[in-house]
Amino acid sequence: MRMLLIHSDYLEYEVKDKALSKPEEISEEQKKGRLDEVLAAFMSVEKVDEANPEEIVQKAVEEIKNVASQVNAQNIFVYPFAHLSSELAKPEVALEILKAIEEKLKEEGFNVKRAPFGYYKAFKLSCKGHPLAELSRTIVPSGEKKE
Ligand SMILES: C[C@@H](O)[C@H](N)C(=O)N[C@H]1[C@@H](O)[C@H](n2cnc3c(N)ncnc32)O[C@@H]1CO
Repeated sequence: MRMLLIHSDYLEYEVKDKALSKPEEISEEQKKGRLDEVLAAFMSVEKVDEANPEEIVQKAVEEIKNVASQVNAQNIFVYPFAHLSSELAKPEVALEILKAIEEKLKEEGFNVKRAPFGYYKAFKLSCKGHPLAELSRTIVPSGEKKE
């Protein structure tokens, strides 16, 4: 998994069009979303992650928790983003992993939103610009090598 973490004043998105033939079913309310004072986590789930999805979920949650505590962020935006890798996991696996990350972060007490999966989306982001505001992480199952 490739993750881009941006500590932001806000992130807002608007669904524009289907980017997959079968995108995630969403309600009218989910077509737009916004969080203020947010740690935005843009994530590309990778083929290598299919070897151990549970471990990837655990490692991703740990990484996000660590950064959230360093930047003192309570709001997290889980954002599916297929542009951080050229070795993408199958959509059905990616969606399950991202849903699990969302659930575990909620269990940890964070206020979490997840942007809809399988769509083209317009978004606005206001990066805070402090030294820890822009971070990237690469996560792979144990025993797999990081490319
Ligand atoms: C397109 C751009 O505006 C938007 N931001 C977008 O990326 N849309 C992606 C993700 O929501 C999702 N998606 C599919 N496979 C994956 C994957 N392996 N990991 C993450 N997301 C995925 O499916 C869409 C098309 O790839």
